[in-house]
Amino acid sequence: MVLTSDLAAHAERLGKVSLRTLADSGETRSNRLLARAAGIEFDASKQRLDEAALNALFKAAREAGLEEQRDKLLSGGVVNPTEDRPALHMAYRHGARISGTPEAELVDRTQAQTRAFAETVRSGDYAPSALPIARVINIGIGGSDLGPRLVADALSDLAGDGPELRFVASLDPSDLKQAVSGAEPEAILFVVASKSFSTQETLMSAEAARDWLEGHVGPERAGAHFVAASAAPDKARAFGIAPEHVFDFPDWVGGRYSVWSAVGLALEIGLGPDLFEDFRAGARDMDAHFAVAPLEENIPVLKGLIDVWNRVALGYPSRCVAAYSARLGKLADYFQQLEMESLGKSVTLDNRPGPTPGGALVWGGNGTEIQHSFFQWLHQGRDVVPVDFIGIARHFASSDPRERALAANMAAQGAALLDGRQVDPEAEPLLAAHKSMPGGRPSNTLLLDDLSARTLGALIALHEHKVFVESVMYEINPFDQWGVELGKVLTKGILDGEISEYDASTRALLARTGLIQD
Ligand SMILES: O=P(O)(O)OC[C@H]1O[C@H](O)[C@H](O)[C@@H](O)[C@@H]1O
Repeated sequence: MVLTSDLAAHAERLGKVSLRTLADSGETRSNRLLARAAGIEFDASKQRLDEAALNALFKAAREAGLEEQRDKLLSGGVVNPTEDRPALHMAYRHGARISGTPEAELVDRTQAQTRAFAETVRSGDYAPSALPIARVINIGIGGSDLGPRLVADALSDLAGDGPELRFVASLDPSDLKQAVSGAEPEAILFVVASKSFSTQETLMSAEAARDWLEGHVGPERAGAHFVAASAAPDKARAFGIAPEHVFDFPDWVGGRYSVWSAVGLALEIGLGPDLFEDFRAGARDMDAHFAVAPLEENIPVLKGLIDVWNRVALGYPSRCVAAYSARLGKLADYFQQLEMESLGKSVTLDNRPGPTPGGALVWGGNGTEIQHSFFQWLHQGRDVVPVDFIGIARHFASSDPRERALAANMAAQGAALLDGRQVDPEAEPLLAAHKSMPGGRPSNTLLLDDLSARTLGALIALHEHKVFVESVMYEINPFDQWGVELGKVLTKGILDGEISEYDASTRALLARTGLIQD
């Protein structure tokens, strides 16, 4: 989609209208900008949009073939042409229309395997060094880390008894040291999660973990403390993991979409298979909505088109994710990878320079803490950054005053960004300019009925699908990530001492610091 003259004209027109005027402009607007599905209310009534601009957006979406592309995605078409494969992570929540296919059989088989293993570990029957497993440590990075970490943080409260979950992603040895600290080595299970099973960070940490464990339980026993989730089962077996403990998934599950697959094994053990299944069911609810709801009422479509509008028509380069729940501490990080790795591209599917700048920079944190750090910049800095407020509907009427205050803070921030404030210079001649706030800053409010496994699954699936919607509008492939490769190759070159082709600055740095003798 190029920025059509139609959309550009609407953006120019609406740029001159105050956001307050738009927000106050009646029910028709809120009806079109308020939608509900799968335990989530999506309220976009603080966006710089009106009926005519919305109509133009949906027209552009239809012209871009959004409905056909959505159906292609959900029916297993090759939507990732640069890697020649479909993107069928939805099969893991049975939301895709693929029942009876070989893909469905594979999913059923591997889900039965991970469930059985999780139950054995949780029952205490899996005890390779005579102690039941009390701590599960997921070793992985990127998509093999952020999903399990987000979900563990969000749902551990609901999990009841089960092994404690910890995570190792960093090459810094202190990460592994902290993850094992306080646990009996005999009671630790390491899940090595790596789609490729060739990621340097993950393999080096897994080797270090194995060395450490061998020192405690002996080389004969250490192996049974390791299991793997991978799309390269041969490599996991070659690493020394027993074949029955290598839980595989196909390469049509992208890394940043893999939490639903065997990559969620640590969660399935720690939270229990039933809670993990609820999480998948929430995503299934959202899949069903995305598949059939008319575009105008379809939350992932509406959300995706609003993000396109803000990025392309209004030219806002970033978006802030503000999650008003301590249990969603990793949400902004998770969305950052999902969106920026998917949409950070400038070449179209048919190899042309992209007509748009691609997806936005995504960043954020937890409310209310962020109100006391970077929100100053959002209120009075020059750049306009649309904010997604993500909160819990139950908090608004909670009997706990802290939850009500959390909700009130979120609502107040949205109102302050929208309306700003004009301080009368006559009343405060010296400070009026400093105390005034421009307002006019759009936001969305996404309310989960409550933070449950089901609504969390739906929230993540909503964002997966809205990323796909954006990719159709930007004409890019959201399922590859070639940009990540170069750094990996160059790191290997440095460690192998092959640096003659490097620039003088880098060579001098390496010589000065002693990594390489120039
Ligand atoms: O799961 P792995 O193969 O170890 O990959 C881990 C991560 O690293 C890669 O470089 C990609 O950028 C990510 O999408 C991926 O999730």
